[in-house]
Amino acid sequence: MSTTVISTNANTSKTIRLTNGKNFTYVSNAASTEESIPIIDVSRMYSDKLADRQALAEDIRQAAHSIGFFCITSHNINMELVSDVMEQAKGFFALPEEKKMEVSSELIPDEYCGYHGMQRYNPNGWKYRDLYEAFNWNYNPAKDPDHPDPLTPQINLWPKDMPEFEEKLSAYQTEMIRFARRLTRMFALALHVPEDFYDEHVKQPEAGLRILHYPQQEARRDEQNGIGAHTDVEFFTIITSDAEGLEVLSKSGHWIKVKPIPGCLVVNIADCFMRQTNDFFVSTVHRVINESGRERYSVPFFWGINRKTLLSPVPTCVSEENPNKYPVMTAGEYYLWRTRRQKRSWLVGENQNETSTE
Ligand SMILES: O=C(O)CCC(=O)C(=O)O
Ligand SMILES: [Fe+2]
Repeated sequence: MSTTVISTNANTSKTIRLTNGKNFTYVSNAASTEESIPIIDVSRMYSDKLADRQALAEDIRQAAHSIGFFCITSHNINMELVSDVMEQAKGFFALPEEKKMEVSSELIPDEYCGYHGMQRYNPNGWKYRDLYEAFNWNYNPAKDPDHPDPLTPQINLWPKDMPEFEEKLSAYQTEMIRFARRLTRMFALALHVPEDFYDEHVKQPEAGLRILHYPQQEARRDEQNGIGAHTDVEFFTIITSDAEGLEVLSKSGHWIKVKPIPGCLVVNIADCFMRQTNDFFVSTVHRVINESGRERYSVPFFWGINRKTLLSPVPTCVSEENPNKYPVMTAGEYYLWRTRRQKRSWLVGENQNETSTE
């Protein structure tokens, strides 16, 4: 089975092995709104006063350390671009299956770009495979808003006969790259290193996006998920969605339902950032179960550092008493290891006995 279910017991507590090599346990498969994730007004990232930016960074530090998820308000991201992407997503997913398969992600095994078919993966070993379909697209160096590089070709699969698809999806990507560069500076301050600590490493970033379509699920939540519990790979993810369904695992092992707030985006820490901060930032396990009664669409943006950069620990996160827990490798080596592992091991019937990077 793809992800190893190590144990289950009558109280529905379950331990699952993730593709990052770690195990996690939840106490119950039910989710509630008793706990919530922090809401952070990020307008201070645009302040020209360092003290304002540092104050924001402290809020981010607290959220990234305690739960690894937070909602952002006053971000200044043009939400019309998101509406355009949602419209394109609905058009794309409504295409006949054979049209979507023309850009199947199977055509490029070592990248995530392209179409991932409905009920393809089963990361948690449930009875039914995950009830979503997705389309991913990668960073395009030529279209970088700050550091365009026309000589490095994009690795992407764009569908034919959708005249505005690439343009609308790329417009949102450009907006998010600008925003993520600024937010990365806040994360640097949050780690008590200079604000420009990551600047060089995000000139050619990892900045892929994905559109996802989740039908309303009929099966029970202990038989099927929209997208099974997992952690993200890169530095941080910024999610927009049009319906509830996202659930986040708290440190106490309970599932928290994230209530969508109009105009707000959800930010979560991913595994490379967890590794680089020596676990100070938490890469939180999350999943989607669409019990909203309607179709759900979402658009996560996955942000990470240059594939050539070494994932060596942030100096403020290691000491003699707290040595680095992870072998150092380049971000690209880590991305590749995870891409191969997930695309293969999340397919039903394949196992994931591979060399660990822990
Ligand atoms: O659809 C969502 O809200 C989240 C999707 C997600 O977690 C992912 O694609 O990694
Ligand atoms: Fe995710």
